[in-house]
Amino acid sequence: MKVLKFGGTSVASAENIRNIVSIVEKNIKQGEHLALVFSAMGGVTNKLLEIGRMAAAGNDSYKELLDAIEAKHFALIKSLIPVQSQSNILALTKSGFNDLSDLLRGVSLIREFSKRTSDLTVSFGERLSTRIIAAVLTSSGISADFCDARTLIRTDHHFGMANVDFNVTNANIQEYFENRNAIQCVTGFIGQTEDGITTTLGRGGSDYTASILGAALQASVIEIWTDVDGMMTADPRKVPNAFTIPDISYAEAMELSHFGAKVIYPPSLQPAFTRNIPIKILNTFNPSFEGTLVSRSTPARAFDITGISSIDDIALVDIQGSGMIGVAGVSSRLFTALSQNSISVILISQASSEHSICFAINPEDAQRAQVVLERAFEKEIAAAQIDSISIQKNLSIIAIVGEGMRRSTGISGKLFSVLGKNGVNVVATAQGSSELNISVVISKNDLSKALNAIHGVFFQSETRSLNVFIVGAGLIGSTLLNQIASQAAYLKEERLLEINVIGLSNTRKMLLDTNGISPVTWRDSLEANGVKTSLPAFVQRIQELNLPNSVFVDCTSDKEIVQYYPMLLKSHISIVTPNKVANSGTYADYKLLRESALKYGVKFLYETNVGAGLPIISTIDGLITSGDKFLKIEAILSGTLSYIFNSFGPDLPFADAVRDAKAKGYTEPDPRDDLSGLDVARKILILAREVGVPLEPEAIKIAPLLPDNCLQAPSVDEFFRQLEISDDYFANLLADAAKSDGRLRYIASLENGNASVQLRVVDRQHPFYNLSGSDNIISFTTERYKDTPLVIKGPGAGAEVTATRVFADIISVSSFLE
Ligand SMILES: NC(=O)c1ccc[n+]([C@@H]2O[C@H](COP(=O)([O-])OP(=O)(O)OC[C@H]3O[C@@H](n4cnc5c(N)ncnc54)[C@H](O)[C@@H]3O)[C@@H](O)[C@H]2O)c1
Ligand SMILES: N[C@@H](CCO)C(=O)O
Ligand code: NA
Repeated sequence: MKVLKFGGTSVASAENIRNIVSIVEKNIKQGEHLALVFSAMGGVTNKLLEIGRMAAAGNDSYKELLDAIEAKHFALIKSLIPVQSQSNILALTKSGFNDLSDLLRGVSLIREFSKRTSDLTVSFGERLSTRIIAAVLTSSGISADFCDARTLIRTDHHFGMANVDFNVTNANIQEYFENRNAIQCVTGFIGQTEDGITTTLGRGGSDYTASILGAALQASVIEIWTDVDGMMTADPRKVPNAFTIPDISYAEAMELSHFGAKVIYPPSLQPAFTRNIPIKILNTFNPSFEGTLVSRSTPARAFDITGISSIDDIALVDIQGSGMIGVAGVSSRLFTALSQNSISVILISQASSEHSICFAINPEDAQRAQVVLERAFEKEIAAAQIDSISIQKNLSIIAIVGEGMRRSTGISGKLFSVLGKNGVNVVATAQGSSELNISVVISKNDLSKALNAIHGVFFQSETRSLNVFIVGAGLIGSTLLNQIASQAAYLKEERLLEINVIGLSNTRKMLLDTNGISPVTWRDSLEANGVKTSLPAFVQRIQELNLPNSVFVDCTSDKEIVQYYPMLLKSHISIVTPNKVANSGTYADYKLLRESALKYGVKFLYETNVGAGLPIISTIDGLITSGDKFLKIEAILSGTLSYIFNSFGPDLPFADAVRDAKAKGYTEPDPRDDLSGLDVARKILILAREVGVPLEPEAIKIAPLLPDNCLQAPSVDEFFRQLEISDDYFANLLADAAKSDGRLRYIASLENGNASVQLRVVDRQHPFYNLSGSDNIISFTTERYKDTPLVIKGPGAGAEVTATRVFADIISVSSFLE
């Protein structure tokens, strides 16, 4: 014997009922003996309650609502049962609605809708739906009977949530099912008192009916058919990566549902569990999916936790005072007062100092709780033994649940660490000594972010996501997007990492889309759906979205944008950037960025600030953190200038070499920044700071490389014109160098706290003599690299090498977030 229960959505439409018929047929083919339990059509129970209240209030428009429900039921019959077989069920349904209408007329006359009347009213929901489905099964050639559960389930008079008399009920069920071959279609949710008054079984009612039947009949399994794929690791509406838990223990199911997982209401399954009857949760709309098996045993699992659930809205009451220390009975009085006023407590936490107790309740009870407690502790408050009873609202609870937590260490560490890294403040926490559940109270604003981040770390085989916001879709930005696109499959398969481009902005348009912007078709999306660019609005949206694992990527050379860095870091958003502006401003700003990143536990990564993709910043970091001391830096830090000095000559005028460098993507957005020495000055400034020399920009001595007329050119076009007319100047520089068999190099150096950049002629013996293309070379002399300096050499500009390293920095944010 199997008991199958179908919930409200499963019986809400003709199509859904057809699904039920085929599920039943499949079971019959397999030779299963079945009992079926049905809920009212989706939404009908609530509608009937509303109608009852309207009638009691003398509001006659309840009749229209009732007519609408009636029409829904008739429509079902007409679309599911052939015309020639409709008359009987039409008549029965009509008569049901007549009875219901009489009852409501009574309610409206006496203006009273008691709990008892309410139970009778809603009972029509299950009675009507179940009768119709029995008729549908019959007309499909299945032998099926309608069974009104009131004849089976005996309860007390506790209307709205009646208690079952199991002795009578079990006997009724066993007697009724004996020798019945037709499939019994049983109304869920309802029962009856000894004197024949209709009652309902409370929350989770139809599940309870199925459980009572299953227990009494010693069913092999109870199948709860609903509209989701079983119990999931988290609410899939909040956590898109959530997946079905194949097996779950009864205790785990209890914990998860206590904290908001609404698939089943485990207390209603108690009768089945007492008899060790397994429960399967299955999806009527995806019937071949295996769903979730709830049983007594604890399955072996791949993950430390089983699931995550949450309560969206709670209030936290905090009661504090020195008078509570060591005084027995305070908490007893506290909770007695709450319970006497039917205020239910969701979570409790007390520090061992006993100086304060805090507990979570439904926000609707908050006001009342305050009054009740102030009354209960009037004396203590007056004597200042209790200082305050305070209430915080707009909070949520997240609970991680699992039998596996008992056997592992480090789980709470992982939980708090991921919350910390994502900037989620934990207001209160509780762990039961069963170690089945760790709960945290957090701000409601952070709920979705926290759930997704927690899900990401605990269910690691699931892909983790980085949420990326890119400003600047020029050369580096667009190359980065290309690389993200072509690497997406690899990252997902090999690294279980997904890069979601959530925001993108160029100087004209910006777009934010939480579903992600395709790194392939981003140009079209930005054009079609983007709005006018506004940096403050873009940053504000990022903060409002409050997504976990967020990374802001600045691919501009903009000066305005850097003012937003500190507030982004403060919002727990990491920053990755090739833009040198932020690091080459005042030293105070430079320091502030590092302090902010440290304080808010996020990353600020900018390897491409110096030497493009070459590992320069990271090498310095490694040396400094391991205790090495820098004595001297000598370097060629401009890809553009390197390229120009390697290519201009008798056959290629200087201005053309500059044009080539620009075309090859080596120059700054404004090439005057390269040629004036500014770009190199910024880089040596950044290197100085990285090795611990706190220089200001003015301290960098720049020996200009260009004649005055070029330096003062007011526009890029004019700049090129001036370069052209200065060609002799550059040809002479080259000729002078050639006289001593030397080459021109624009060299930056740092020694004894002094930094400078200047054009120098180097001879064949100089390590910087042999450079080609856009190569940079950096030579570090340190205490540990004294006799032979540490040298890093390679292309120091260019779209691919730069974007690669920006990309790598983004990915390294993800490993830090693990
Ligand atoms: N090109 C290289 O080899 C290289 C190497 C290392 C570092 N960088 C740095 O990378 C950054 C980008 O360089 P690029 O070569 O891609 O330059 P680019 O001019 O091709 O791209 C910059 C883009 O940013 C956009 N932009 C500027 N301000 C903006 C704003 N406020 N909002 C939105 N968009 C804005 C511009 O319209 C432009 O499209 C620069 O800071 C540069 O110094 C470049
Ligand atoms: N314009 C820069 C890009 C790399 O920072 C250069 O030529 O070196
Ligand atoms: Na670099």
